[in-house]
Amino acid sequence: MHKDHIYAEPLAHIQDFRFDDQVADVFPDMIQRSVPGYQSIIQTIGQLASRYQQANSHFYDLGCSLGAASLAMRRNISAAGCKIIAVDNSPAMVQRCQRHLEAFRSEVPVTVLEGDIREVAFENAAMVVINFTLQFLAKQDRSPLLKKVYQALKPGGILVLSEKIISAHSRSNQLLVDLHHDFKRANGYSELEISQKRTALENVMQPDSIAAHQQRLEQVGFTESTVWFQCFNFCSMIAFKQP
Ligand SMILES: Nc1ncnc2c1ncn2[C@@H]1O[C@H](C[S@+](CC[C@H]([NH3+])C(=O)[O-])CC(=O)[O-])[C@@H](O)[C@H]1O
Ligand SMILES: O=C(O)C(=O)Cc1ccccc1
Repeated sequence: MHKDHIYAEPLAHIQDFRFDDQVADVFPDMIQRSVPGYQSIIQTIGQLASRYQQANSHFYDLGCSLGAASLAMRRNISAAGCKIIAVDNSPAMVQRCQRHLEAFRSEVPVTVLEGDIREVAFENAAMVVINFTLQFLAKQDRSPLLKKVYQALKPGGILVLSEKIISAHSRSNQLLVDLHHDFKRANGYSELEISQKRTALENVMQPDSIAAHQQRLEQVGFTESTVWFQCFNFCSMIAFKQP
C-alpha cells in the first residue's frame, strides 16, 4: 500500500485539494489515517445493505472513490435482481475503482460511472450511500441532490450520509478539531502535513453542523433520521424513507 506523503515537504504554493492521480494512489492510506472510524463505517454500510436489501433494486455509492462502500455492500447482498451503481467524477478514482471491483468475484453486478452526482439520474433504490462526499458540493447543491435521492428511494429504503461536521459552539468545535488533529498526529502525520492539507481543503470542503444536516434531510422529505456514529468532528447518519 502506498503511503501518503503529499503534504510532507513545504510547498511554495498550496493548491486546492483535488482527487487526482497522486491522491488516488495513496487514498486508502490517506483516508484510513485521516478519518476516525472509517473502517467501522464501511463495515456498518455492509451490515445495513444486508438488512435493507430488497429484491430487484439499486444500491448507489455516490462519490465512490476506490469503491470501499460498494465492495462492502456487494459482499452483503443476497436478494435476487440487485445492482450496485458507483459514481465518481474523478477519472483517477473511477479507473482504479473499476480495477478494484474486478479483483474480487461476485454475483452482484456493479456499474462504475464517471460522472457528476448532481447530474446522474437515480431510481428504484433500496439504499443510497453518500460517504464523505456531500461536503465537497457547493452548499446550494446539497438539497437538490438529497431531494433526488429521496425521490429515487423505494418505500422502506435508506440513505447513509457520512460527513465531517462543525459544531455551532466555538469551544466544542475547537475541541473536536484539536482531537482530530491529535488523531492524525498519532497516525504519523506531522504538523506541516496537517496544516498544509488543512489549507488545501479550505476552499473545497465546507462542512455543515449536524443540526443543518437534520434540517435539510427533513426538508427534502425524510421524516426520520438518526446519527448512528460520531467520533470527534466526523459523523454518519441514516435517513429513512417510510415503508
Ligand atoms: N460532484 C461530484 N460528483 C461525483 N463525485 C464527486 C463529486 N464531488 C466529489 N466527488 C468525489 O467524492 C469523493 C470523496 S471521498 C469519498 C470516499 C468514499 N465514499 C469511501 O467511502 O471510500 C471523501 C474524502 O476524500 O474525504 C472523491 O472521490 C471525489 O472525486
Ligand atoms: O484529512 C482531513 O483533515 C479530512 O478532513 C478528511 C479527508 C480525507 C481524505 C481526503 C480529504 C479529506
